[in-house]
Amino acid sequence: MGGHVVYCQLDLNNNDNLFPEPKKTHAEPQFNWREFWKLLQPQLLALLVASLLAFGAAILNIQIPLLLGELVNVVSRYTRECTGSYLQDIHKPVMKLLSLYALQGLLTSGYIVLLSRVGERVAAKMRKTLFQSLLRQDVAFFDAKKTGMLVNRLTSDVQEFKSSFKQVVAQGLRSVTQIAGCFISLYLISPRLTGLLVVVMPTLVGGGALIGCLLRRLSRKAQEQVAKATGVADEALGNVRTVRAFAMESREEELYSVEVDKSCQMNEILGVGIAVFQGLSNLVLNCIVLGTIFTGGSLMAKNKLSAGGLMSFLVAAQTVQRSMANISVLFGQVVRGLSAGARVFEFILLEPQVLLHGGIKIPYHSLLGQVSFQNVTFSYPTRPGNEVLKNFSLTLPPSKTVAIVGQSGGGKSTVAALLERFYDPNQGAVTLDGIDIRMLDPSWLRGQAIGFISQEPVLFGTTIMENIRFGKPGASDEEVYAAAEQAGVDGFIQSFPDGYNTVVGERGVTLSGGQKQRVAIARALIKNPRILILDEATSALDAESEQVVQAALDRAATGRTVLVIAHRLSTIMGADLIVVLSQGRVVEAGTHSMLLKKGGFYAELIHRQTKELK
Ligand SMILES: Nc1ncnc2c1ncn2[C@@H]1O[C@H](COP(=O)(O)OP(=O)(O)OP(=O)(O)O)[C@@H](O)[C@H]1O
Repeated sequence: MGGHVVYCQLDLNNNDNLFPEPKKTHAEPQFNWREFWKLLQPQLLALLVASLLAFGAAILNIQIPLLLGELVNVVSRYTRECTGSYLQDIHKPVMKLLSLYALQGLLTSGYIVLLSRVGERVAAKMRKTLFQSLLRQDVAFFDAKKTGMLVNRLTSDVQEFKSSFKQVVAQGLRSVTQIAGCFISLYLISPRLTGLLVVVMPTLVGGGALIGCLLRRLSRKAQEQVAKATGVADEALGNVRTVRAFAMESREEELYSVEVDKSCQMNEILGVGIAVFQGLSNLVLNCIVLGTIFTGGSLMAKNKLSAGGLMSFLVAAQTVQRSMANISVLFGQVVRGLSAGARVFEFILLEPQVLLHGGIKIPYHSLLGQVSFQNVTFSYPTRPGNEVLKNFSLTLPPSKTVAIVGQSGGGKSTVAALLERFYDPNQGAVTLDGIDIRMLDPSWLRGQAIGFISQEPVLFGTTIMENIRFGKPGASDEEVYAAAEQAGVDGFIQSFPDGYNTVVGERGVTLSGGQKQRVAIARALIKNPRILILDEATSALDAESEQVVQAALDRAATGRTVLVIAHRLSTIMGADLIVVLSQGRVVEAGTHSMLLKKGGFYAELIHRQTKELK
């Protein structure tokens, strides 16, 4: 019977999902019951009604073996005595049974509908809360975490938690009630047979659980192997352009096929294990039925048990087996559900250091746009020992253009990231119009005061219109057209058959680099920022696109404080101030002509680039 306990739950067509165990990570987060309670609270009434219905269905289930026994007794009495009307005698128990079945079906459907609703709503709330929390995390958080892992928490972890929750509540409640109820029925029918069952059952349940544990371990390994194969496919498909560019399709196919073959082998072994287990379970189960009939038969001979009683006993014993099987599987499900939930709550509860909202908002008309870096020392949170900026000071006067140049890795983009307040300095301060930006509202600072244009702008897979409007949600169509014109993008948009409603594809793949960049400029300009950051905005473009984009940028810079980070020095020669950054320190500052005359680092850089161009 113990074998059957697990056997009942096996699904031969889906080896992959058999006996899965919780994914193990090094520091497993703890399940947070308080947060769970918060999510569950709005669903309490539905949950209570569902539990009552499930309880009712289970109680009815206990009645069924007794009624079946009654039916068998009527039948056997009629066949023995052949008196009275068969239909009349059998009518009552049959009708009772039929109405019981109908009521049970109704209750079961009711609680499944309600539980499904509760599960779906809790999962939806969980997803929304998690996504909200993720979007609010510090940029440093995303430096340390892989996007795939975060998406996994939103999808598979929530999914796993939801299905565990539904299964555990529904089946747990039903199984426990049924086991308790059926044991009472068994005892009432025959205390002697029940005693025998109580001795045999724990031994078999223990044996079944042990074999189940071994198979679970095997299944986990097979699952890990499937995940490994999926990882290979994911990498190849995600980087299909690189694979194509290096003509590495066959190699990727080979890598994938090796991993798939390994997982196939493991799943085949697992399949054999399950088959043997099921065969043994069947054997044990049948032996128990035989043993019950054998012992029950001898009790019948001594008139201590009726035929109906034996029938009831067999049916009730089967119900106990099924319920125990459910519970043994549910234990694994509880552990899996709790650890999936814990992984979700871990990020829901994470508090960012830089909040999105709160702080001073300077009214637009009084915002001058003077930026000052005062003795800033900074190292990235993921590399605390490595000081990227050391005592860095720089002032950007209002409506002037300041360019930062220097070797790769010198800390130029870090300066821009600090101004955007993606990170806070370890020492020193960044100020805007004399106010420490830590006092300012971060959403206002990024959303309205500063426009940011990077080397490889990312567009969203929607229309050009919506991409530009991303810079200022709620902007009118006219504002979008005006920003597009300012960015010099209007002409090419009009040449598309769908104009502004052209969908740009995932990350804007259907546009050229220069076109994408100009749409990104329009997106930054629509909010009319006082400060503009251009981080290598033309570096990825060819000479022709660069000219067009540069012209758009020059127009955009007018009347704003601009921080330009550039490799190509030709683009910054007209800047009001050029700063040379080396290893996190300012080593030179002045205008193009001053620095050339000085003959230092900048002059050397110009010299090198001119030589490269020749
Ligand atoms: N998110 C990050 N986490 C940890 N270290 C980083 C991060 N971003 C940059 N760094 C490190 O900080 C240093 C400065 O990087 P930064 O991008 O500011 O240089 P850069 O002058 O803009 O370089 P490039 O001209 O190549 O873009 C580098 O050593 C880089 O490896």
